[in-house]
Amino acid sequence: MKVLVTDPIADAGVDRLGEAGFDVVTAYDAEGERLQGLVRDANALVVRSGTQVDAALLDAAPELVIVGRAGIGVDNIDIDAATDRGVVVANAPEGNVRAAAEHTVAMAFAAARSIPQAHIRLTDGEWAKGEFLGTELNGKTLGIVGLGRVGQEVAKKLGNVGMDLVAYDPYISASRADQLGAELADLETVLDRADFCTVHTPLTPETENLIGEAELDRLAGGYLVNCARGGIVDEPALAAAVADGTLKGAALDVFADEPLDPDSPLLDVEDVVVTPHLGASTEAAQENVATSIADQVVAAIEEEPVVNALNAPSVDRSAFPRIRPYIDLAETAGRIAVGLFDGRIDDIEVEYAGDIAEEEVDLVTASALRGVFRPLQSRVNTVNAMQIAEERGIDVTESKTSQSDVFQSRVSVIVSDGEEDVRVCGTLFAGDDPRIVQIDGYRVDAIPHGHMLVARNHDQPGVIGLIGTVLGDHDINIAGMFNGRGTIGGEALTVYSLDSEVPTDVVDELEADDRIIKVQYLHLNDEG
Ligand SMILES: NC(=O)c1ccc[n+]([C@@H]2O[C@H](COP(=O)([O-])OP(=O)(O)OC[C@H]3O[C@@H](n4cnc5c(N)ncnc54)[C@H](O)[C@@H]3O)[C@@H](O)[C@H]2O)c1
Ligand SMILES: O=C(O)[C@H](O)COP(=O)(O)O
Repeated sequence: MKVLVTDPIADAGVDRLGEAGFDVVTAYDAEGERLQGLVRDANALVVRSGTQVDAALLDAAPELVIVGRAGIGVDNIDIDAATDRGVVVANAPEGNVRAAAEHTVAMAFAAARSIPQAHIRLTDGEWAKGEFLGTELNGKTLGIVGLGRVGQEVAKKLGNVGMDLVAYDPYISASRADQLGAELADLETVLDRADFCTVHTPLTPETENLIGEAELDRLAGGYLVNCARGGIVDEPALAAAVADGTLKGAALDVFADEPLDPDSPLLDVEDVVVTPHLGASTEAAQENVATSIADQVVAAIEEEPVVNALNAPSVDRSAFPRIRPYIDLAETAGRIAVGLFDGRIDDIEVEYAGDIAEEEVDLVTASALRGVFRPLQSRVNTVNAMQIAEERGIDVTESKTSQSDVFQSRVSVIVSDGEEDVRVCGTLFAGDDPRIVQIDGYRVDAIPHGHMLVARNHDQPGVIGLIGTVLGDHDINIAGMFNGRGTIGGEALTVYSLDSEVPTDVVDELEADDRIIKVQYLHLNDEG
């Protein structure tokens, strides 16, 4: 068995792989055809952020069982391509959290006190004492964008320095933020209030350029710290904002293109502090992540559970054929429930009724959670979904009843913020044909696939006609619809299956009619 290691990892990880009997090949500078040649007979590939693991590389590696990322960020790995090819992708999400948080704190202080700039002046022989008047962090407000593992650690550390904490993270519960002493707010409010803003999200289509010119304007007079991923902050806009004095300074450990181009405009701005992606570069962190990933490589090759697998469902083989269709159904129900829910999720309940209640359903529940958490880039799978709920302070309950009204089996996913909830209930027709049969108590019959529009309206004549006309005017074809209502003249809910997407202005146009209460559009094929 061969393990190819293409980015430098700690010796402890290499040793552990060797002790397990693997032939460990290290090739830290390999790229292009040489890399493709080396990976051809590899059973495992171990990388950090320096290796792009794309579909072409995976195609060149027919023996590959696992890609192990000795660290957190997996934006350099095409996980979908790996999944398509049956390759497990695993990371080491905990081992370098403290190192990344400490580096963030160091960078905030470095920017606030111009430490690198003063250092350079002094080593150049200049005692520039009068030129550096810094900013104290104590008593200032820290805005945290992304309150996950690193963000939470930074919150603890800088909270202890005496900073007020305000955070933006749509996927974290209010109770977890409370425990950290952080107030949750929308991004605009965080930027308006922050003296220092620190970014700790993954790089996803949603977070790419999340902090652009307009956002930097809101942070006017403050400092921006990014030790998460390049590409989340618009670099030319940041360079301009610091250069023209909109911001007092910035500190960056990560860049859209690494290594950073020596001609980058960021390097011309005096008050931008930079480090070459050093957040995880401590002895302890490197040892942690290298040994963690080595253990997971060994587990994957030995067909044992891979604890931080990002794409591998764990499954009891004998029960799998029976529960397999419910795994997909539950994920879809979770995806629809979260798509229809406007609040901050505090509780998720997965309810099983009928035959399915007789089965061991942990995997199905995890799949429902995967559907709910799917907007997260930190890939959620059935292995880590429950853990993610715990980390976010979200209560998960599973309930079972042998009664299932007209259906042989039903799976319902209920997401709630403690006051409001959304309940989506699905079943399988003929054993494997998934249907959504109830939304918030309204009986419907929807094939959960593609473009879906859910309209809540007053049950009055002409509403369905109106919706059909507006969709038709915008060339949106209705493939199917089901109208459910409580009482005549009360409220009704209609689900439309559509052949194409519904732009926001069409939703707005529909909602402008007094008879329509709310319209929500979901794209169920959307990975985001
Ligand atoms: N500089 C380094 O060397 C270094 C070291 C470790 C981690 N990192 C990076 O730090 C980042 C955070 O890592 P982590 O371990 O805390 O990840 P995490 O998954 O634990 O946390 C990320 C948080 O971002 C939130 N989030 C996702 N999309 C969001 C959005 N659109 N808006 C606001 N919040 C959003 C998630 O809900 C989650 O709470 C990652 O990008 C990781 O790669 C960098
Ligand atoms: O995501 C991470 O773990 C960090 O960014 C560290 O990346 P590195 O292993 O390439 O230093």
